[in-house]
Amino acid sequence: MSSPKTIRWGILATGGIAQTFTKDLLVDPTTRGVTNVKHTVVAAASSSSKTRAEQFLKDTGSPSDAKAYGSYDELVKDANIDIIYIATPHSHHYQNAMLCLEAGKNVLCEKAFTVNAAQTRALAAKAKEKDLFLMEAVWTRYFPLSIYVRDLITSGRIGPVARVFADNSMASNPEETWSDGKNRMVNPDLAGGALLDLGIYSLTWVFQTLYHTQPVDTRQPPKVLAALKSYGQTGSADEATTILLTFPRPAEAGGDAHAIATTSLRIATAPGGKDDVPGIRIQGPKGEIQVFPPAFRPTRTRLVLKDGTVEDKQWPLPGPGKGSGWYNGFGGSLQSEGEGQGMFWEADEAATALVEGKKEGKYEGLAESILIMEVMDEARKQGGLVYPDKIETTEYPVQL
Ligand SMILES: NC(=O)C1=CN([C@@H]2O[C@H](COP(=O)(O)OP(=O)(O)OC[C@H]3O[C@@H](n4cnc5c(N)ncnc54)[C@H](OP(=O)(O)O)[C@@H]3O)[C@@H](O)[C@H]2O)C=CC1
Ligand SMILES: O=C1OC[C@@H](O)[C@H](O)[C@H]1O
Repeated sequence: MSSPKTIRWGILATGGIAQTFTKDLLVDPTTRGVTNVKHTVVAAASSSSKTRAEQFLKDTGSPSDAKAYGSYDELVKDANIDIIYIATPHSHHYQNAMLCLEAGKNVLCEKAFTVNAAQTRALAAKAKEKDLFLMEAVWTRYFPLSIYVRDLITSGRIGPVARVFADNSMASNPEETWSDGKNRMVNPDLAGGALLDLGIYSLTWVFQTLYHTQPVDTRQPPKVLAALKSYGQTGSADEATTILLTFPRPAEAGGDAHAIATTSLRIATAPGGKDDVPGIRIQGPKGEIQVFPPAFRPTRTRLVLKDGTVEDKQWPLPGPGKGSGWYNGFGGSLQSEGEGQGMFWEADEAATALVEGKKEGKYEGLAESILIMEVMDEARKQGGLVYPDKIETTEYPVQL
């Protein structure tokens, strides 16, 4: 067996998810059975100050010789970096990813990939031109739980999927939690709102069950009908969005399939924090697959078949981890001792792709990321949600 290749990561931004991701990155891959790659952190950059980057490296337990930079421009010039993880708000992904790609760096960029599909298309074209790896960091796709669900579908256990309900909603009180309207969750200047932050996971479940499980040459884009509710205080960020999708299917494959993807900042998927409500239901003629919340980091599934079979499965996250805690965008952090957080699987995928010379992620390539961005564009169009020009543009560079 050949020894694992160590991939050298640079971290762009030092906020909440950057911390969680970096701690996960440093969990020993063999604790989850991964032996082909290892990860190390060689640099981190903060747009605020070098001191902040230094503190970040300390807090995350990064190697003591990792470099701290006080600007993203310096980071992308570091010749020691194999790949950069981008963890800025959605508004900044396009400019940040372009900066990395122009400098010849491979990129793993947080979700939502960009503000709109045109920006993702431009990034994909730039990555192709420069022969670089580019992937949207939709971590949920790389969970063994997700692989199991997709396998259940392709093996025909529930028959052709006919309908999917997918919700990812958070019971927040936006007026209290983000009272000044500046937080990235509600701030239109940072492309805030439910759809791009949370709704993308509802769409992830719809696409990975109804689209990604189809043979590549038969996959067709869905028709989209959407309703969007604005968040009162900031006007142009959505508080809730509901999308009805129709995926065209030939009669022999069960005919058209429907999906309802919902998201809300205010309403809960599971009221009172109860986790016994399946936020995701994937239905076919022979039964259904249920996935329990949270949709972005699920650890429990149930298969219910018409013949009375019920198969419950727990998907504990492997450890030992470093007590990084599950970070949520609401500023909270729940400690879950002895576990990683599940962000390492997407990192393993990116690292493996680099080793194998691949330019896209295995379970969500760029074409699928673009299509999902198109669905979100269409939902925003029907709901009248437009962000400021400077963050919708494909111009580069633009100072934000
Ligand atoms: N996969 C997941 O589970 C999660 C993913 N996310 C995604 O990660 C991204 C970042 O979210 P999160 O970490 O919660 O955000 P935070 O606000 O905690 O951090 C964002 C960081 O981006 C940098 N930044 C650069 N410009 C700005 C700006 N104008 N305003 C605010 N921050 C700026 C800052 O780092 P610095 O000062 O160091 O440059 C800041 O700390 C988003 O795309 C979000 O959707 C978020 C939570 C969970
Ligand atoms: O990606 C995410 O998943 C967890 C949520 O709490 C967070 O807001 C979001 O950005």
